Amino acid sequence: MGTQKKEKQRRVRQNDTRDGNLRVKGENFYRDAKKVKHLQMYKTGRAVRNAKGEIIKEADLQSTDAPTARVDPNRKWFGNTRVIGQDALTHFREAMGDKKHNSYQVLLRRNKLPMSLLDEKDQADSPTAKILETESYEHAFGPKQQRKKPRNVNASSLEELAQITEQDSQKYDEKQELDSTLGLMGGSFLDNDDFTQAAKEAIFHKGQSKRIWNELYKVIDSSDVVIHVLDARDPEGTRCASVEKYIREECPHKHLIYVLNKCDLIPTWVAAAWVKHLSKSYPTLAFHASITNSFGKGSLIQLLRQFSSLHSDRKQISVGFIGYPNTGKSSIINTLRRKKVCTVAPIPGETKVWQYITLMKKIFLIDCPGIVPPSSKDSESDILFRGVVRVEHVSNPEQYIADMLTKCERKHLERTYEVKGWSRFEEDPELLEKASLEFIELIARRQGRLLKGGEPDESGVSKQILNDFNRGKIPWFTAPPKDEEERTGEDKKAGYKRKRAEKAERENAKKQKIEDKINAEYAKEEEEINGQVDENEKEDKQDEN
Ligand SMILES: Nc1nc2c(ncn2[C@@H]2O[C@H](COP(=O)(O)OP(=O)(O)OP(=O)(O)O)[C@@H](O)[C@H]2O)c(=O)[nH]1
Repeated sequence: MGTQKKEKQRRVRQNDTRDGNLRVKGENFYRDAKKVKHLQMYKTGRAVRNAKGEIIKEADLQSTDAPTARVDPNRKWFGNTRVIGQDALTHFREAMGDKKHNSYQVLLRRNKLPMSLLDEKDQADSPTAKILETESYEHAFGPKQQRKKPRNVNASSLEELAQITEQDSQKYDEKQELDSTLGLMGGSFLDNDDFTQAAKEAIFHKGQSKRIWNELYKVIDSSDVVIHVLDARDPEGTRCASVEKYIREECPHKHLIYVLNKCDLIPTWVAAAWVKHLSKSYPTLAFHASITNSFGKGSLIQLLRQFSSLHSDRKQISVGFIGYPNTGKSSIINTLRRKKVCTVAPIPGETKVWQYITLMKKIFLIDCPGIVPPSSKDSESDILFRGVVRVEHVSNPEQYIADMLTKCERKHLERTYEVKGWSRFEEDPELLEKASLEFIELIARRQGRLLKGGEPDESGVSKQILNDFNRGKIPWFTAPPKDEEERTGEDKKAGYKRKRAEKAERENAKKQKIEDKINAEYAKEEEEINGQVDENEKEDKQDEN
């Protein structure tokens, strides 16, 4: 083999004039270091065997001694994922927990906050977590286990099981109601729940059709602020609890507020008590819709402006108006726009499809058809008196007059229709039926609405009475909850008492002043008289001397 010198000579001899490192024969002549290392690897990778082929020394990778290895955790592994430390998480939960459920506070940029961390699922809720409370470990998992699927156990006693079953069925009913409200069940809940429901006339299902609910979804989906319009005369009756629940659970980032419309039809203290009561759930405004003589318009516009400035990153915000038919949604929009932009009528179902109206450059309003959440608890007369049904389509309207008589006060009916003398059912409830017929007849005779043969037009008059009731001609309202009423009543009473006391005090002070004046005059006169008497006595003595 040649040496370095020989290699040089060979190059000269063969006219190989290339530059660069010369390959030196020997270890590195044919293989470079990398190649050699690679080849060495194959040698070490094999087990050493004896003549019989048994392994005497295992290969590196065949070793059964597990190497101790620990991987140091590093946040960078998570790449773009945002991570939060335990302390920061606790702080976040404490700071946000209360605010999240407060409808008077607004969380901005919710999509930038890890909101899902707030709703930590309670592990204790799962039946598996409680298994060892109800059964001993030995019986649940040990050799004496008797149950095939112990994780399904949820109750320790029969009573508890019965209670849980009841709760489950209640939850199921609620879900069914919500599903049917949302149109998911195609109204099957209504059909199979209660036979009275099934017996209800078709017109009493107004506002419950799938088409109307689809319109509602469109409005809710497109709105940033949802205004739930309530009739001030019956706010609880015209509240759609299932829709509120849907908004709270499915789209908590939307702002929900109540507007108590038609406040002109109820006394101020009732409106104040209702506003106080409803404000506990959501911000509430009292309103009277009228283009020329409205109430609450300024506050509502102010509130919408505030919502719009909260979402200053958006080009515009949309405000959806939802609620029972005939509560005045379209009227409120007309009031805000100060002109007739939506059709308004004293009949329910006037608004058929949703429509967009521009209030100002940054605020759009959306009118929605009236909706009625289906409920098995509402009777036909409940639905009728909420103004949901067109009275002209009701058959035998006289059957509802008795209910109306119990709702309204006698003096109001007497004043409205200028009639008197129907039976006093207040003292004997059995007279109610008779009283309602007498009431209809009295009005029919007074207004001359008689049929052939002088018979009163009962059906026509009853429809007119029901229409008058729904349009607010007959004074009526549902009383606010007892505590509010009492407190407002108490406030009022305390106010009256204080005023009376102040007045009495003022009068007493006045009297005292007069008395003091009189007493002072008396004292002066007495002094004068006494002075004169003394002088007379002196003169008499002088005369005697
Ligand atoms: N007294 C009084 N009547 C009102 C008020 N607001 C609305 N109304 C009347 O209520 C009736 C119904 O008003 P609409 O605005 O058509 O009601 P709506 O909620 O849009 O009704 P739908 O189209 O069925 O959804 C109309 O006759 C209005 O004049 C109010 O504040 N006071």
